[in-house]
Amino acid sequence: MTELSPSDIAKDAAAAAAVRLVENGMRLGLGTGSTAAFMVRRLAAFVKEDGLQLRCAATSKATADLAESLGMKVETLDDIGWLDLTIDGADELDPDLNLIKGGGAALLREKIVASASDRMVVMADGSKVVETLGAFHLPVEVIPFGWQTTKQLIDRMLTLMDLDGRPILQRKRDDAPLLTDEGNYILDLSLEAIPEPARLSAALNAIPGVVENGLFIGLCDLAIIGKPDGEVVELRPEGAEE
Ligand SMILES: O=C(CO)[C@H](O)[C@H](O)COP(=O)(O)O
Repeated sequence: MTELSPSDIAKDAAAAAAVRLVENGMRLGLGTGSTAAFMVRRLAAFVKEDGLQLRCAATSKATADLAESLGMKVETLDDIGWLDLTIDGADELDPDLNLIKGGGAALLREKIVASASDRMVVMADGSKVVETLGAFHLPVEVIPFGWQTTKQLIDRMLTLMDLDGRPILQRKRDDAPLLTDEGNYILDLSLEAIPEPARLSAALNAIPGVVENGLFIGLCDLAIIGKPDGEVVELRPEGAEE
């Protein structure tokens, strides 16, 4: 077996702690990304060894494929209807547990699944914890029709809000636009700092052509932060009860 890097040890420790929150019979949302992949692998082992009965919806085709390859059954969100818990990764999280997500271009399904869950738990390594969101690029999912006009509208809105961060289209290695699971494009905003994430999120989503953005405001109930020594710490939104 290959040895895990310190960052992977941290991710796997967070994943292991998150999986301990899963109970028999739960309806579960499975996140996307490398940390979520650690969680899916641990969950699959749990299902296989302990006969845990779960109903799972995935936030991306990649996660559904991984879970199914490990013998887990994945259903659509509509088949399940509502979820008890979603466990996902994040690109950044602030002290209120507002998040930037979508580094893996799965933000739309991730936000739908998190919004359809009683609880959202985020797993991350310590490098993702920030005072103010924005150092990580903010992905915005837009429909392909008129995307350049949508880009201009976003640009104008950012200027009105006194924010820098010109939108850049995410492309694949062959230079073609990257397509999300829904067949949309992603525009990345390099903002450096987002002083009012809820205001920016609402302004972005009010632009025709924008489907959703990667700011997750007030959705995350608990963050489990893994450390390179395998320990974890739990963070809750400021003022929240345990
Ligand atoms: O939002 C996501 C995918 O759209 C991921 O959860 C986020 O990018 C974190 O990924 P990783 O665990 O690989 O660092």
